[in-house]
Amino acid sequence: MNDFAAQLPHTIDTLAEQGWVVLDDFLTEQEVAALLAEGQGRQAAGEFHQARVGRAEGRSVRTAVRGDNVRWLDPAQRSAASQCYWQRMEALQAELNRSLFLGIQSGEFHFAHYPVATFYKRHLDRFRDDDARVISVVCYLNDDWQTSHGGQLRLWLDENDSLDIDPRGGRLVLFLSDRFWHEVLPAQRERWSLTGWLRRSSGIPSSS
Ligand SMILES: O=C(O)CCC(=O)C(=O)O
Ligand SMILES: [Fe+2]
Repeated sequence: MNDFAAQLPHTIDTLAEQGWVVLDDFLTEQEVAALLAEGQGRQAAGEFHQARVGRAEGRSVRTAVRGDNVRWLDPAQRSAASQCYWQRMEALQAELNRSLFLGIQSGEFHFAHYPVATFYKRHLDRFRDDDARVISVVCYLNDDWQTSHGGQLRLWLDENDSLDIDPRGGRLVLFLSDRFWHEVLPAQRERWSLTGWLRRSSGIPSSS
């Protein structure tokens, strides 16, 4: 277990100041390897489905917009590998509520697998008719990722200014769901992550 608790206050201060934060070594190499193995095993077992765009009845598969496939984590059946992730998400939620009064009530997370050359076009994680998602949370599960592999998360800080973040294993990215447009660039390698949202209401996952 990393010393995540010790890094929490600074992480949350940075998030409050700039609306986003990147935390390296959120997971250890061993934790990343165990989660990646779980994701790959579940995919081999046919548990993933093509990610969808939109919400409720309006959602549909649109590979011209996003090409990843996903598998939601079941909070009632926490695998050994995901235990540390859930615990840290709960600690993050508690501290966000305590220090920023965000009123987060739950978290929803899925494995995401982007096959080679797939992408997710520029989008906002908040739906027009649903403001439940407060913080977007992405944790990468890729071993030895190089910038030349592509697959960056491009976070648009404003209309003209963007930041490219390599999906390096163990790295955690947090940002305000209603504020930052972002996209996933195509990669030369398969790209794995745990992606999710801290939400103001509980309930079933709202999309994908
Ligand atoms: O994988 C990433 O870097 C971001 C994924 C994303 O934007 C999403 O699933 O909404
Ligand atoms: Fe997103």
